[in-house]
Amino acid sequence: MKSSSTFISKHGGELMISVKGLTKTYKNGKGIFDLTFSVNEGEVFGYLGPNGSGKTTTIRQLMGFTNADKGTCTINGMDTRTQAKEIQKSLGYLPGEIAFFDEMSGTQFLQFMNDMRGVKDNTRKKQLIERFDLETDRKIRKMSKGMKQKAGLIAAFMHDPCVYILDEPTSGLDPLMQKTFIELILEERSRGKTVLMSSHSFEEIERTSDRAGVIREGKLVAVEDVHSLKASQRKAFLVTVASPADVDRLKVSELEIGKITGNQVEVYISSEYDRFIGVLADCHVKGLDVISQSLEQVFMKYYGQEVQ
Ligand SMILES: Nc1ncnc2c1ncn2[C@@H]1O[C@H](COP(=O)(O)OP(=O)(O)OP(=O)(O)O)[C@@H](O)[C@H]1O
Repeated sequence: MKSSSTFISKHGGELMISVKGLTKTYKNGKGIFDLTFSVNEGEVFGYLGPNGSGKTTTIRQLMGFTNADKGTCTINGMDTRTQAKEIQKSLGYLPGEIAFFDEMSGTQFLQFMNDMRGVKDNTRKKQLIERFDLETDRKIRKMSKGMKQKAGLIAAFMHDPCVYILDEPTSGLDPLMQKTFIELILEERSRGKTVLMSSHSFEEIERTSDRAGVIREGKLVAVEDVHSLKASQRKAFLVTVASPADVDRLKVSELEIGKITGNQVEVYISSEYDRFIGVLADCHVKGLDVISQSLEQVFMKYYGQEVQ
């Protein structure tokens, strides 16, 4: 079995993935523009962005599938375009859309992948099949989206690579399997593996990643430490009060007030919890709910820009 030890960093545990000035423009003018970021060895890097922002395009460049107009990508110091074969030996890749070998069963597909990679030891494959509870007898064609995703994840992880590039890994997985995936990433992180994964889920990135890059309309708008990103997140509350007088108390409280519908008031809090609780104590509060915010909403506040 080819283990991660065959792929020792040439950078003394530093830079594992490097993207410099990467530009790929499609004929329609969409694409990715002048992207520069890097992922250190042993780091989990979350790649976030709304639909169509350029995440898959970046990942496809990292996999060496197409030529860039400008810029370079390297993994462990090797050029992803010219040395793709060498890189792929120690890379676990999960594509965004899994289109594979419909007529094969799960067992045949996974064996085929191991054979292609020259992996003889099936121990890790078996462990992953059990962990992700995959019905391997079923033909790929007859698998649900979630089952195909699990097969794709097992294929990406089973040769114990030292770098993972995962395009929306939890897409289609049920909550239990999402949890299994997150646990696996945390284990791999503790084993010093490097991960770049794209996601729409702030929570998933928050739980797994050290840093996150945010892409919008093909441009990298930030690369942040995940904990700072989290700290910048406002909490939205829906307060239901007893009377219009209570609504007025909230309105004059100097708290950030959103939509008001009858006796229901949206309040946005960054750090002013004491003031919020003080104002609530003066009101007759009939309900208090946290309004969950989408990733896009978090971005909107964080960057002070409208997300389209
Ligand atoms: N082959 C292509 N030809 C033309 N335009 C393309 C092509 N592939 C992607 N695009 C466009 O480039 C932009 C970036 O697409 P990409 O698939 O990289 O986004 P994404 O961030 O992965 O989106 P999602 O979250 O929806 O998967 C989009 O506007 C998309 O429509």
